[in-house]
Amino acid sequence: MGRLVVIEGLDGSGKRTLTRALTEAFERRGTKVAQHAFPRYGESVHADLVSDALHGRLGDTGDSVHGMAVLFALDRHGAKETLMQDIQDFDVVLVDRYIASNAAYQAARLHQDERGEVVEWIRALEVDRLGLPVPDMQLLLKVPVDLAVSRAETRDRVRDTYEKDGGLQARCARVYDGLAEIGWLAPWLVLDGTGDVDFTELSCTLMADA
Ligand SMILES: Nc1ncnc2c1ncn2[C@@H]1O[C@H](COP(=O)(O)OP(=O)(O)OP(=O)(O)O)[C@@H](O)[C@H]1O
Ligand SMILES: Cc1cn([C@H]2C[C@H](O)[C@@H](COP(=O)(O)O)O2)c(=O)[nH]c1=O
Repeated sequence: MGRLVVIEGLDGSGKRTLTRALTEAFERRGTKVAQHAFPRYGESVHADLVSDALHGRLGDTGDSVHGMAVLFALDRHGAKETLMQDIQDFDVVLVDRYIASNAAYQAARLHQDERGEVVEWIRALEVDRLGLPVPDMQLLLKVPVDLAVSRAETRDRVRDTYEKDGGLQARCARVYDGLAEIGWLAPWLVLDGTGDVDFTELSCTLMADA
């Protein structure tokens, strides 16, 4: 049985970069890794609807916090069987954004914190109702909001409504800190994303009690 390891953080915090580097570190030590990333743009109709909503192309859908949460959750639900199979077949399943992204962003949109109503509502929806697997570990890639925003700006892609909203990103950072502090859903490991992460050491830590 493999470990489900989730990478969380703000837009532009460096999750994709970390996922790649960590995969290489695992593979160097002979650990079999499967990678996933949510939303699954171009692969799932729910993710493509998310993209439309985040770029103002779906009427007032983007205004609905709970409606958006359901679209994100249904995208994950569409990947459930593959995720479960990969957990059987690989040593580690690395996921760039998972259920905690939904909790952090929707709580931030509603100005709630890590103990807010929507956080529990998302857990009940995704875990209890949709039956998504619970992570073994959640990594929070922590960087100052300004740095994440400036990294997101350097990329060659149009920023969505969440990425353009600095206030939302700042609130989201606080919710992430709170989720990590209370160990929401699964244990969390907070990584300093401003400096050099020692990927070899991290890959060992994540497999320590396997
Ligand atoms: N440790 C780092 N030092 C300097 N630049 C970095 C670092 N990590 C990532 N970057 C750069 O910051 C930008 C955003 O990184 P990346 O795409 O990995 O972020 P992300 O968290 O996956 O973003 P999003 O969630 O918005 O897709 C990229 O241009 C990347 O090259
Ligand atoms: C998976 C997921 C994501 N979000 C938020 C986080 C981002 O601001 C956007 C889109 O994600 P991307 O990594 O920038 O492509 O959506 C969310 O609110 N809920 C989720 O489940």
